[in-house]
Amino acid sequence: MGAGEMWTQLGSSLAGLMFVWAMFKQYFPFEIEQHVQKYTKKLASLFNPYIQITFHEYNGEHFQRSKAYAAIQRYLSAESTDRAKRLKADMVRDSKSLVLSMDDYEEVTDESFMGIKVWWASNKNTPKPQMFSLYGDGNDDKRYYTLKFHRRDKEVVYGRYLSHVMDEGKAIEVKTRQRKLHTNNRGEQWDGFRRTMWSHVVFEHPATFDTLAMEENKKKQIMNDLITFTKSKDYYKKIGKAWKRGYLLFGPPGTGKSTMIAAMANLLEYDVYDLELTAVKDNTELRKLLIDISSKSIIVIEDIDCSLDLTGQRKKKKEKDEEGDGKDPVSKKKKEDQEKSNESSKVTLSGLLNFIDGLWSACGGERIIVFTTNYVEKLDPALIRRGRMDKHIELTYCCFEAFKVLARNYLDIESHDLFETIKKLLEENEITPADVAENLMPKSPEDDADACMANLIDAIEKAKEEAKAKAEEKEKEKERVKDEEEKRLKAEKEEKEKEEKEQKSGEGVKEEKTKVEVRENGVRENGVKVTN
Ligand SMILES: Nc1ncnc2c1ncn2[C@@H]1O[C@H](COP(=O)(O)OP(=O)(O)OP(=O)(O)O)[C@@H](O)[C@H]1O
Ligand SMILES: [Mg+2]
Repeated sequence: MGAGEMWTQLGSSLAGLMFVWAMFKQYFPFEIEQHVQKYTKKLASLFNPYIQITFHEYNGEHFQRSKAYAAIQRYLSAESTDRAKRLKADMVRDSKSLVLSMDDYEEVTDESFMGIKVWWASNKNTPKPQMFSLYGDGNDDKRYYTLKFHRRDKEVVYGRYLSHVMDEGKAIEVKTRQRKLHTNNRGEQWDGFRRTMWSHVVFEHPATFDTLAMEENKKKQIMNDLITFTKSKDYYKKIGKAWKRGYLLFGPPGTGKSTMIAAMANLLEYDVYDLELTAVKDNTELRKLLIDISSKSIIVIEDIDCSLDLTGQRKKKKEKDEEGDGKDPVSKKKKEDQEKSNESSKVTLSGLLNFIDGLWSACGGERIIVFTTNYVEKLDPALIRRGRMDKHIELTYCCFEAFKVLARNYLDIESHDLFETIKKLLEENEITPADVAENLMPKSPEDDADACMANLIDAIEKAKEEAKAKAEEKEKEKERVKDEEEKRLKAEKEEKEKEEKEQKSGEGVKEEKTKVEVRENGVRENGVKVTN
């Protein structure tokens, strides 16, 4: 039989079958049709060596998109793009770029895992038109993926392949997601599905560990610490510890604490949750906020010493005003804002400790908590003990190595004649990386590297003079206080001596008087009455 003849025969057989099916549908009731379909499928599955799993996009739970579907979509977007011929591009929620995935009714084969072969297909059901759409995207197509594989591979598929797909999918999602900076100071928000205490913007801070000015060794150590943490899921499980790590960043203002947090977030590709403690009403609200934080995130509490009094009570306004001295205007403003909201906040130290390492802190996993402070010595040891704040990092005034990073970043220079002079000046003077950075930045198109370096030298010299004047002033003040103290002590001593003198002379008179009285009453001087 020729090919043409065969096709003709197949065509007519199919037409015949369709006709019989149409007659069947017309004359038999719906229930019987359902039964026939069910048993035909059962019969077919007896002889069919393949198993099929379906993953629906929406599984009915609050009309939320299925996480498994999303993970498969990402997995297939990476796996299928070089194999599938028809792709569709979508701007998926929270993703920073277009997501390419298989178009409807496309099928790809995946042979990448442990030598097994599986088939993925994307399908959709289009229900009858409705008045309004239940699924946010404006159409009611119910999409689903089907995974088909041979019976003999079912152990591998159920046991490992599916979790491999989920893990890979989630990892791709994390890599391509739009990272966010969350904050809690706007009260409760509605994010489309539910109420949340956090509001967010896209996190776009450009700082990286490359641009961070600090000693190379210290930088590497911190980066290693962070990366080791992200890879230690199983290790933390083994030792029975919640998968989280605390960092305490301390140092004078302008030494790069906030910049380092941004660099950490960019290195690990984590979201940032900037927790404004003073805007939290009480410990219960703090716990609610904690539960709402997703994994792969950095929780930041800036200026912890100003947010919470260490005895559990809020700081007195006066004390805080004193602390504000000498800080840059931005921090001062921040502090003023905090003070305003302080009155209504009742978060206590124990509430915060619970937040960091209480039972609730373990939910979510893979979190980093960062505290920053300018005054580490003021913090309660309970707050910063290892286990809560595991790694203490001191951000210092600008050293020569840090300066070289800034010179490379700001002026694109690796060396310069003035480097030696600057090295000496930095060793002798305390200047923050923020000040160095500001002076290295060209202020006009004519400012070249020479001009910026000269600017910096001027600034350090000026700072040196100022520091000298300040030190002298301080010394004078010290002398003055010392003088006053000495005077006070002297006056006190004199006063005391005078009192003692007066007391003594008073007692002498009294003694004489007593003697006289005793004689008059016939009593001996030792107080015993003389009997007749
Ligand atoms: N180590 C650093 N590396 C690179 N830039 C830095 C560094 N330190 C400070 N800067 C620059 O100075 C600016 C202020 O630094 P940053 O806000 O990180 O200081 P901070 O330590 O958080 O200060 P504060 O205690 O006042 O919050 C940054 O915008 C950055 O440009
Ligand atoms: Mg800061």
